[in-house]
Amino acid sequence: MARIAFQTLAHSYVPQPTGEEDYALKPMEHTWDDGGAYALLGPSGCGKTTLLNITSGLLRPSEGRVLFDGRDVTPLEPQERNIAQVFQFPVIYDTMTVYDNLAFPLRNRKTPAPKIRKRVEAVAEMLELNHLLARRAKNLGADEKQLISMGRGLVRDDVSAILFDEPLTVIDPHLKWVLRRKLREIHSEFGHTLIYVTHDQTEALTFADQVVVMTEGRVLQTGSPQALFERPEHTFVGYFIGSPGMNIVPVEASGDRLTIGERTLPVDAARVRTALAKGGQLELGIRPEFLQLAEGSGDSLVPATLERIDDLGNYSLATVNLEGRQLVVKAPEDQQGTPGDRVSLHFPEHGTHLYCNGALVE
Ligand SMILES: Nc1ncnc2c1ncn2[C@@H]1O[C@H](COP(=O)(O)OP(=O)(O)OP(=O)(O)O)[C@@H](O)[C@H]1O
Repeated sequence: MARIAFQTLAHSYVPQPTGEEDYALKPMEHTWDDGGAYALLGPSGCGKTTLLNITSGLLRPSEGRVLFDGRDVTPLEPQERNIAQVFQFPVIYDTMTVYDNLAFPLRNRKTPAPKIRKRVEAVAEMLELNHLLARRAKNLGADEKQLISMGRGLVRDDVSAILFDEPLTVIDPHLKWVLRRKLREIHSEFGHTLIYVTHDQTEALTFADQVVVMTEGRVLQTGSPQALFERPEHTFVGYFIGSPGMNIVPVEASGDRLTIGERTLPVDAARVRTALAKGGQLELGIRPEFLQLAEGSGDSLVPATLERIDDLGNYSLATVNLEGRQLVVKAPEDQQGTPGDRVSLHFPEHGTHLYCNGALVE
């Protein structure tokens, strides 16, 4: 296995790029640590597959270098990099048995037969394919074929990393849960570096130790699911992760106070000064889970107007209007209130963030 690092990496599919918009990947430094379970998360077209294919060697970056444990592998093909890749759709041999499909990557590398049997059986057991080992792949369903594809990726224990490009797209929703859990088990048992591309946040957050959030060819944040939830380093991360996403509202600064219209918000003066020194658009970010509807009034509370309450079964979402800006509060299921009620908002320090031009102000 290996630590995979990108140095001043960038990629343009255009032969003579003239501006930033010509780059599928904007210049970046990034590292996949040895043995990590990563999810690469972002909306369609943000550059996930491009970054994955540069990691595997299917694509050569137009700029920068790819290092495996410090060794420059930029010009090397996937086979020379020792990488396994599992794609969105099954890549298997229909005429072979399931056993032979799983054994194929090992036979290719002249692995001794007893070891092949041991590995194939271990992977088949993990993926619950043992009862199918003697069957030909041809007549199996799409789920089973994709399981075989995943098994082929997992069967070698000497790969630098295993890359999954939206591997569960064709899989039935219930089985998706099962497989994600299995992949986690496989990760803790075999210790491979796993990089899992998805545009589905649930998939990313339930699979990975570290989630890499991308948009428009940039990595905005790499962090644990908890870090992305509690401390988004960019408004995009706050908005993209969570359901509903983070409340992000434009704010103004008056001296070292932060205001929305007539209202002063409880954000410490030092952060406001830091943001003002940077200059640019200021926004307040707070997740619906952290913002609270409070009783009464007080210096730390901000008055607002209730717009509506949506009962979502085991919790409700209250939409409030604060000086013309809408914010959503996650409230108990039995939250009472009528549209037009005056309410008080509490912004706990933990969970209330200030952003300047989209970036978190520390
Ligand atoms: N072979 C190619 N030639 C030209 N442009 C490409 C090529 N492959 C991807 N692109 C462009 O590069 C950008 C990033 O694409 P990429 O496939 O890496 O994104 P993605 O995040 O994986 O998207 P998706 O989730 O839809 O697969 C997009 O604008 C895409 O149109």
